[in-house]
Amino acid sequence: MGEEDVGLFVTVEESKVRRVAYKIFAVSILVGIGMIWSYRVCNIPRTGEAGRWVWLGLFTAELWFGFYWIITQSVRWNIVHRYTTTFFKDTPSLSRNREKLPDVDIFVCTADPVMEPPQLVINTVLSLMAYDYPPEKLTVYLSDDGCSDLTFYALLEASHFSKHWIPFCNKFKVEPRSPEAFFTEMLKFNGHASGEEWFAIKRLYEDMKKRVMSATELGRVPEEVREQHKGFSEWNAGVTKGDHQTILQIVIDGRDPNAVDVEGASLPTLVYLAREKRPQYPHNFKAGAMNALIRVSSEISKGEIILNVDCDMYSNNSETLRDVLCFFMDEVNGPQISYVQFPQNYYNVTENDIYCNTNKVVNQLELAGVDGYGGALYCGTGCFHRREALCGRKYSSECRGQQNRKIERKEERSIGEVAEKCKVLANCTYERGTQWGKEMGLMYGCPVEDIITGLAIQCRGWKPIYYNPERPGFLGNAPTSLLQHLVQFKRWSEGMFQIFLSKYCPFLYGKGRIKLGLQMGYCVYCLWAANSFPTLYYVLVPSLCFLNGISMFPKMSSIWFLPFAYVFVAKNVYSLVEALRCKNTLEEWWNLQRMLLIRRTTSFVFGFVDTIVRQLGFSQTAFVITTKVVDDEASKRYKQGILEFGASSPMFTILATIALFNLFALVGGVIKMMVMGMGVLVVEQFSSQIIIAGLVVAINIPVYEAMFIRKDKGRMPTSTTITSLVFALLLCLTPLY
Ligand SMILES: O=c1ccn([C@@H]2O[C@H](COP(=O)(O)OP(=O)(O)O[C@H]3O[C@H](CO)[C@@H](O)[C@H](O)[C@H]3O)[C@@H](O)[C@H]2O)c(=O)[nH]1
Ligand SMILES: [Mn+2]
Repeated sequence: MGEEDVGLFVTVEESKVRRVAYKIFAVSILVGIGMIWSYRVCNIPRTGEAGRWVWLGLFTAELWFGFYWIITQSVRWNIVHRYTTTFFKDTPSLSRNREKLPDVDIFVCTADPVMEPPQLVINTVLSLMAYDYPPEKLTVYLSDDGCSDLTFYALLEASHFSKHWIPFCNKFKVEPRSPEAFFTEMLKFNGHASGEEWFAIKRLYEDMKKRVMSATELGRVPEEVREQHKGFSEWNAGVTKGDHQTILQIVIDGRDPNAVDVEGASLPTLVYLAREKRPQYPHNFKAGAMNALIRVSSEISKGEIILNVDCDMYSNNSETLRDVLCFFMDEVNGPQISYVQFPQNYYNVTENDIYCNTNKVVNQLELAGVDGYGGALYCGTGCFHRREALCGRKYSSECRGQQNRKIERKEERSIGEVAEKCKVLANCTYERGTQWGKEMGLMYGCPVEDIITGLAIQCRGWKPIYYNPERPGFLGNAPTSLLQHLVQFKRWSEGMFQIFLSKYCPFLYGKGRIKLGLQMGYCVYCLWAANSFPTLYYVLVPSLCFLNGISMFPKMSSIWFLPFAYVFVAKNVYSLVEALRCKNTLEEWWNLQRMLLIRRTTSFVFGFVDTIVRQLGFSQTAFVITTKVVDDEASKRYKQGILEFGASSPMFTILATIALFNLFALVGGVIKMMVMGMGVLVVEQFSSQIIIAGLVVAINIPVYEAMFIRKDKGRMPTSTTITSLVFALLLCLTPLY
C-alpha cells in the first residue's frame, strides 16, 4: 500500500518480493549485456580481415539494444495500480455531494465524414451524453474538422434520438451506452429481456441509422431536411473542408426549459463546432481543433473537468465520470492531479489480435510502471483533464485552495447569444500572437500533440494518473489492415522521436522537473524510431554473413556463447511470461513478436528518416488520419486473423525483402555447407546466425503465404513480390567488408 493514501482512491504497489526478484533478474541480464559488449570489443577482426566493418556495425547495434534495454527497465521497476472508492457511486453519498460535482465538458473530435462515418461519430456522442451524471452539469462538444453538413445532420438526428435513448438507459441501467454497441452485444448474448420498450427503442434507432446512412451514401443531406433546420444555411456554396467560416451551433441548449427528454428530464447541452479554416492559415490538426474547443467551451459552459475522446471511442461504462472524480476530488492528492488517462482499448480486436492492437503488457504493466514515477502519458483520447492544467497553468500549492470552486456563469444571456458572440474564438486569426499552441492548450507542430502536451503539463508540476479499471472506460476502433496499422505507428514513432530531438527531449526538458525514471519512461516511446536501423541491421547482416561463410558470433562450445544465449533466452522467456500473466495467449505473443519486427523495420524506419528530413527543414508535419471503415471482404479476413496487404507500399517491399532474403540466406548457406562437405564443427560456428535467420523465416510464414499461396484480394501485390525478389537477390550478392 502507498503511504499517504487515505481518501477517495488508493495506490497499490507490486509486492516487494516480486520487485526484488525482478531487480535481480534485470541485473543478471545487464551482466550478460556487458559480457556481449566485451566479447565484441575483444574480438574485433583486424584491419584487412574479412568482416571487420560488419563486426563494428553489429557491435554498434548491440550497444544500442543494450542501451535501449536499460531505458525500458524504468517501466518495470515501480509498477503501481490505482483503485477508486465508491464514494461518488453510492447513491446516498452522491445525493449529499451532488452540489459539489463539477461541470464537465466533453470534447469529441472528428475530421472526415468518409473515413469517420457520421453514424460512428453519433454513437460516440450518444454514449457520452448518456453518462450517469446530472445533465445540467454536462456539455458535449463535437469538433468537426471535416466541416461536413452530413456530420451536422447526424448530430441533429442524434439529438432527437437522445430524448428517448437517455431515459431508456437510465431506466434499464443499460451498458454500454453507445446504441450500436449495445444492440450488437444484445444480439450476441441475447440475455436481455426483449420487452416492448426494447423493441420500440431499437426501431427508433434503426430508423435513425437508416436515415443517417442513406444521407452519407448519397453524399448530401436531403432537401426536405435542410429546410427544417436553419443551421444548414451555413453550408452555402463556397464552403469546403479547408476553407470556411466558423460554424457553431447549439444543438441542445440544456438550460432551455423546453429541452427535455420524453420523461421530462433535462438534457445535457450539445454543441457542434467547425472552427474557421483558411488555406493560408495552418490549422494544426487535432491540436488546433482541441484549442478552439477549449476557448469556445470556456464561454459556453466552462466545465472544470474536460474529457477528450476521438470520435470512434465510445464510453463503455456510464459510471466512469463519477469514478474519475475520486481522483480529482481527493482532498490530499487530488489538487495536484492534472489528468487521468485511460488505456486505449478497442471493440474490434479479434481473437488472436493479429496486429496486436491491444498491447496488454503495455496497458497493464508498462504504463502502470510510468505511473509509478508519478506520471502518465497523455494518449489523446480517453483522458480527463483539469481545465486549468490543460490551459497552461503551473501547479503550485496556492492552486489548491482555489480549486473545486464553483465558477459563476453569466446566467442572464441565453447560450445561443453567448455562442454567437464567441464564434470569433474559433477563428483562425484568433491565436496570432498568443501563447496558444505553445504554453497554452495543446502544443502545435508535433504529430503526437498529446504526448508532448502531457509531458509539458507534467513538467509544470502536475501529477497525472494512469487509470486502468477492470471494465474498460472507453472502446475505440483499431486499424484493421496492416498498412493502416503501420501508417499509424509511423506517425507515432515519428512524432515521439521528434520530441526526443527537440528541446522537449525528456532528458533535457524534464531534468529537475520530473523524476529520472519518468524521463526514461517517456524515452521508451520517444526512442522507438531509433530501433529501426539496428534492427534492420540485425535481421540482414548476420544472415548475409552466414551466406558468405563469415562467422559473427562465438561458437557454441565457447564460453562466450553463454551471455548471448542467456540474454536472448532470458529476455524472450521473460516477455512470454509477462504476456501470459497479462492474459495473452501464446499465439498472441508470437503475433506480437512478428508485429514488433515489422513495425521496427518499416514504420520506424520511415518515422526515423522523416524525422531527420524534417529536422533538416525539408518537410512539414502532417497528420494522416486512420480510416475507420473497411470493406466486407477485408473485414472478413481481418476477423479470420489474416494479414491484409492488398495495396502496394514501400513498407511492404521492405518487409517482403527481409522475409525473402533470410529464406535465401538460410537455404543458400546450408546448401553451401553441405556442398563443401563441412560437418558439425561448422554448424557450431554458425549456430547463432542460423537461429536468427531461422526465426526471421518462421515469423514471416504469413508473409510467404501472402506472396505465393493466397489468392484473395488481400494478398501481397505481385509487383511488390517481384520487386522484393529482386532486392533480396541483390542483397545476397552484396560484398562484405
Ligand atoms: O486534422 C485533424 C486530424 C485528426 N483529428 C482527430 O484526431 C483523432 C485521432 O485521429 P486518428 O486518425 O483516429 O488517429 P489515431 O492514430 O487513432 O490517434 C491516436 O494518436 C493521435 C496522435 O498521433 C492522437 O491524437 C489520438 O487521440 C490517438 O487516439 C480523430 O478523432 C480525428 O478525427 C482532428 O480532429 N483533426
Ligand atoms: Mn483512432
